[in-house]
Amino acid sequence: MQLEVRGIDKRFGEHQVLKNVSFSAQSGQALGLLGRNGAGKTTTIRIIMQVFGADAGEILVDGVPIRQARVRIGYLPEERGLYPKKQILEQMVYLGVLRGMRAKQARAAALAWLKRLEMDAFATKALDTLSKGNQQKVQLAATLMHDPEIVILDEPFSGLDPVNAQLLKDVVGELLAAGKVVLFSSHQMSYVEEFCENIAILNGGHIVLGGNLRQIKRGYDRSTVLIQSPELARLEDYLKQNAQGLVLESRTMGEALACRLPGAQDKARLLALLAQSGLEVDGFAVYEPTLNDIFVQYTEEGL
Ligand SMILES: Nc1ncnc2c1ncn2[C@@H]1O[C@H](COP(=O)(O)OP(=O)(O)OP(=O)(O)O)[C@@H](O)[C@H]1O
Repeated sequence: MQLEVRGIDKRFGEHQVLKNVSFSAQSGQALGLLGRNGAGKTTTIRIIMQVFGADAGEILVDGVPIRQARVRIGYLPEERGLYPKKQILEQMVYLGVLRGMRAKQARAAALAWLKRLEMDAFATKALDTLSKGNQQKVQLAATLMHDPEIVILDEPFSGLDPVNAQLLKDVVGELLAAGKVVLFSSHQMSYVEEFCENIAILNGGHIVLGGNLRQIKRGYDRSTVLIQSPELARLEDYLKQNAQGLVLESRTMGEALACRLPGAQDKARLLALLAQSGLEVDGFAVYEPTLNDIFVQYTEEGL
């Protein structure tokens, strides 16, 4: 399945929030929708969810307008939607029925998801008696109980401790393995980096960068290498003595020395020099920008 956002414009009064926004997400691959506060991520998601329409453009599922595609969508909104005072299982069954499930089927699915998220012991409690992270897991169970083909998660990790964050990562992995389209909006770049194959960065109403994250990273200059060594000071000295013209600049980065070379093809020469040096080397890799570096580069101006 392919979800395609094509040429979307959206204006609120005088404010043009989205301008010709296009990207697409595929089954089995997570897409990270990124942008600074106010960039238009939620607006884009609301248009996909048909909360309101776009001024121009269309949302297609396998080439068919989403309204006609009759596709199941699960949306975990940033401002969570369940009733705080109501019993968890009861309202999940109600939600399932609203989405077209039979009550019995909705009950079974709700219980199965609560169990998968280690929340079954809380099924008969009111939502607001739970901790923030546990409420979050219930919201996720409610998002997934009708087996949506498209899953949209807005800041799903907020409030989760590391153990629950891992549980959510495992669940997202299972959704992707089952061929779901997963759209993920977050400011936590490390999570996006971990499981989004594709990204779309919104800035100033436009998609300023989109595509496969690996390919985007490979498109960056590859002439800086990171050398890991337990004897960084000696390594630095050695390179100063022996690598003039080869290492143009060096600086320590944590446990490694980052060395800028004249070109990507000069890596083999540096490796040969290291082999001769007798120094202990634990790792040698091309330095790649983090998603955080890329995000800052593409969004620091123009909001
Ligand atoms: N219903 C509305 N009426 C008027 N303006 C709106 C409305 N909804 C959103 N906006 C404006 O559209 C812009 C984009 O908002 P949106 O909520 O889509 O951003 P976002 O990228 O999700 O931000 P955040 O990361 O802070 O959640 C903002 O300037 C916001 O004020």
